[in-house]
Amino acid sequence: MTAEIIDGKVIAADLRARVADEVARVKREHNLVPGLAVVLVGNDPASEVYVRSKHTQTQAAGMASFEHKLPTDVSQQDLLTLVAKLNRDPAVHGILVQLPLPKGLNTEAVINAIDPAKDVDGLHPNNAGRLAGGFEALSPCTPLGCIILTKSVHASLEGMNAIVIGRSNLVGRPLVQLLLNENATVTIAHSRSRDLPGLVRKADLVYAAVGRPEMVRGDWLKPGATVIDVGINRIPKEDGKTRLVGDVAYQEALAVAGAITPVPGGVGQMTVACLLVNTLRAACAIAGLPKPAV
Ligand SMILES: NC(=O)C1=CN([C@@H]2O[C@H](COP(=O)(O)OP(=O)(O)OC[C@H]3O[C@@H](n4cnc5c(N)ncnc54)[C@H](OP(=O)(O)O)[C@@H]3O)[C@@H](O)[C@H]2O)C=CC1
Ligand SMILES: Nc1nc(=O)c2c([nH]1)NC[C@@H]1CN(c3ccc(C(=O)N[C@@H](CCC(=O)O)C(=O)O)cc3)C=[N+]21
Ligand SMILES: [Mg+2]
Repeated sequence: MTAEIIDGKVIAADLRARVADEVARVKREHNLVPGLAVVLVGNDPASEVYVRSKHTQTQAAGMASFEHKLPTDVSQQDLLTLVAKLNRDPAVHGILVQLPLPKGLNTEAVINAIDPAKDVDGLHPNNAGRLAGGFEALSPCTPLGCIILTKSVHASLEGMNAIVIGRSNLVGRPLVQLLLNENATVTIAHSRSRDLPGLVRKADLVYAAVGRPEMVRGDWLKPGATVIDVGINRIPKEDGKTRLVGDVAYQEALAVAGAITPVPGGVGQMTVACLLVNTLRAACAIAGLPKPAV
């Protein structure tokens, strides 16, 4: 048996098309053009992959895209000043500061400085706390994308056993909250967990968000499990170039899983599409308009 491949490209393209329709509508009916500002400090390789697709796709959806590239040695004060300026800018409805920030910068202070209404990454404590409390919130894009991909396989996640490997503020923790909202039973694993293969074997839904290339092996999986691979790892090839692999040993998992996301072409695609969704939602909320249809 070979697993169904969950096509993030197709699912993300469908979502982006629905966002573009709504963007066209709010422009026509309310003269509102949602705008996204991305702040990239220094050059983190994972972040650069992200930035590439974001700019193009934001514009393709009819939104405004603003990019701010700052040098690695930018001061905390200059970064905070930029965030304050974006908070005040009426053309900007979403602010995303690429993480991780270079050493020496205080990530928590930068995130706290973002206007929660423009926090399309869902990282501000107002949004993270609201999500954890089960209230409506701007939620992180990658976890939102993981849920949509899972629901392309299972209409309902109610009562399913899910394992989330990784507990970062950006991926693992908010994903746990979204899965709870779907009435899944959730195990949270991390670097101190014991017998990870044994924990994974019990799961109907496996989310790998670790940052370790091909760590999750095929023989860890319960046959038929749905595997959502969040990892984006750049590893060297024989020819000196690099390629992207996930946190799951894809070829091994294909033979055991019921469904699996590829890397690239899986979760990463959805992250960008969900960022557009969050920017549209933030723009409508800031403008006092009803919630958009996506
Ligand atoms: N596809 C996409 O759109 C996105 C992909 N990513 C990718 O997802 C991956 C995770 O990202 P992120 O959450 O930001 O990473 P972090 O480094 O912030 O978190 C990694 C998590 O994995 C846990 N971990 C580390 N080693 C092990 C281990 N051996 N066994 C079990 N758990 C372990 C850590 O545990 P502990 O807490 O104990 O340290 C931590 O909770 C990366 O590859 C990143 O590039 C990230 C964002 C978006
Ligand atoms: N504040 C913040 N929020 C983030 O969401 C965030 C971040 N910082 N820092 C970096 C990570 C990484 N990340 C990715 C998103 C999309 C792709 C993506 O589009 N991947 C495509 C293309 C890969 C390719 O270039 O081949 C794919 O997987 O198919 C990758 C990586 C978001 N991150
Ligand atoms: Mg991907």
